[in-house]
Amino acid sequence: MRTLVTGKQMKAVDAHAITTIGIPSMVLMERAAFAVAREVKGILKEEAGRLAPGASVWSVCGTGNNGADGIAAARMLFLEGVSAGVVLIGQPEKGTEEFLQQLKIARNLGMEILSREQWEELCSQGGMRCRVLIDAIFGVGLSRQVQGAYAECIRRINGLRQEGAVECVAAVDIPSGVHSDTGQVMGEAVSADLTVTFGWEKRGTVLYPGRSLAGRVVVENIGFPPLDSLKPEVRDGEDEEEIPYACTYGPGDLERIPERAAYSNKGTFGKVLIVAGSENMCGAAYLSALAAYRTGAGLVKLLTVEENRLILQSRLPEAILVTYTAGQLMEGREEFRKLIDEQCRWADVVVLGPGLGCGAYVEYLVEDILTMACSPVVVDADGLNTIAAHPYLTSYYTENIIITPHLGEMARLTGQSIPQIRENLVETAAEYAAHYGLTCVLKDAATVVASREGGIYMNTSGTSAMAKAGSGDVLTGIIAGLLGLGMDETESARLGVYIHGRAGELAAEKTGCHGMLASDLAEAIGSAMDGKKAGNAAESVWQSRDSEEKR
Ligand SMILES: NC(=O)C1=CN([C@@H]2O[C@H](COP(=O)(O)OP(=O)(O)OC[C@H]3O[C@@H](n4cnc5c(N)ncnc54)[C@H](OP(=O)(O)O)[C@@H]3O)[C@@H](O)[C@H]2O)[C@@H](O)CC1
Ligand SMILES: Nc1ncnc2c1ncn2[C@@H]1O[C@H](COP(=O)(O)OP(=O)(O)O)[C@@H](O)[C@H]1O
Ligand SMILES: [K+]
Repeated sequence: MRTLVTGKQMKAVDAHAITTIGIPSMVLMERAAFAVAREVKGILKEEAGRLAPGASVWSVCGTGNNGADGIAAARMLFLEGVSAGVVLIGQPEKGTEEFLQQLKIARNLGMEILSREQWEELCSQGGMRCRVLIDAIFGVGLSRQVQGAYAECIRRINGLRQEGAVECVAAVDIPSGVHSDTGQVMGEAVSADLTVTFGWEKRGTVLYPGRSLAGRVVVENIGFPPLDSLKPEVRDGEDEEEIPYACTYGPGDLERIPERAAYSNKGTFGKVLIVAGSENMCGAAYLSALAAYRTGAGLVKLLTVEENRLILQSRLPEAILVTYTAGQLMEGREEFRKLIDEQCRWADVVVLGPGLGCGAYVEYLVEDILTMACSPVVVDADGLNTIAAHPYLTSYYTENIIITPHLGEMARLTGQSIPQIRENLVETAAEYAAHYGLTCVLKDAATVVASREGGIYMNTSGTSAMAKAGSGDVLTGIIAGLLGLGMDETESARLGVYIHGRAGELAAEKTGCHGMLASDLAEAIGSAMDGKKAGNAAESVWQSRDSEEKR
């Protein structure tokens, strides 16, 4: 498990380390700059292990402590014989104490220091070429939209990278212009190949679009005290509500999956009831059921419409089938309620919604399941659409409900627009979970899981190969499978999302990024749950971060 912080939390840790613990600010900064210089040197090194001749580095620096880091990193490279210079953006005389100190050192060493105007002139003459450009304009202190000269400078950096005049952009702490909490672009943002971040990963490089702009992320421990040594009021300010630290999982977290006991039978691993499918949609029911079995459930029963009987029986003979007709549900409601009650009593876990459609009878079905289920219920897709269309159904929410909306479904549930939700993924999920006291899995390219007690998980596994119909049905089945293995709602949701992404990565290795089907994803669940299987290249990056976390 790795911890993720907001900009404010990071600043609180900075302040605590400096003022309460007494670690000098310049000492922390020296370690931060050293890590940046080390990574840059790694890029500059020839295969033979020596620095490339004429290797040139420009560090583009703002006037805060991010800029100070940038100057210090350039100085370290300069002292190792690299042709490294500094570009200053903003008014140096207004810089922080540390910035002014770092600038003085660089000047005393005779380093080349350009103003923004001089740099612009160099660029317009085509004289601006370098192996590595260090982006140190803004870090976690970015406080507003980027405009004017700063925005121009960021556009210039991105232009140089695009045209190949700069081979690699290395961002200090976070790409300048990316919001450290939401990952949103604040007007303009640097597109980096590498980000060296300090202490803990920032939420903004896990959420999109910040995640795409950060490139490879290296987390460096520069000597901060552990987060749990901070009193809550130190973390977030005495007068404000405490924001929890978010977390993400890596391969080491697969150890959370319970062992499959030798002395067991199919009843030991959970009876999953999947209430899914309608006349023209049986695929969703199939994928959820297959995924639940592949995750380890002992018994999966499908409650679906009679029309799906034949196809589901032939596609997944391992599943038990109970069927109904729409007419039976509408006309013989009392009789039907008895059937539902019986099925709910049987189940250890219920899945409600995949492919249910929006027929008039679905409202009754959702109401009956929500009122009668006495075990955890995973509500997805048309289950959620029905709740959105009939808000009284939210009164049946209980603490063992997990909802798994994508942004469109969340928009219907909350009445907010999709762009609003996209910009505030964490807050939207957290507020809904806290308001209704349930677990909310808000699905996106970087899915957020908000627990009823306030915990936040942000997912870092997965691939765009999963952006295809049916992927969500597989996730529903995985979460249900984990619940069946006995994990609680929060853990099943978090680990389910992580395993789902990992299965996507493994399946895409075989099928290629475009060709993967949701059924390939479901077939890869077993391997994804095996910690010994390697993930894709992206995951190896996360693994290296994992070892940072275990320091
Ligand atoms: N010892 C330490 O503290 C350590 C700190 N560390 C490093 O410090 C970084 C945080 O430093 P920081 O707090 O000085 O903020 P930073 O990110 O440099 O930005 C602030 C500057 O930007 C300006 N500004 C903001 N938004 C703007 C906008 N839209 N448009 C224009 N200007 C804008 C703002 O101006 P102002 O708002 O004051 O007008 C101010 O000048 C952190 O990310 C890490 O790299 C590490 O070395 C570890 C030790
Ligand atoms: N670009 C992406 N990267 C990682 N995961 C993705 C991406 N696009 C979609 N996913 C995942 O795929 C699933 C899609 O779910 P959903 O939209 O409900 O699809 P469906 O309803 O067709 O099954 C979600 O779990 C989501 O997180
Ligand atoms: K930066």
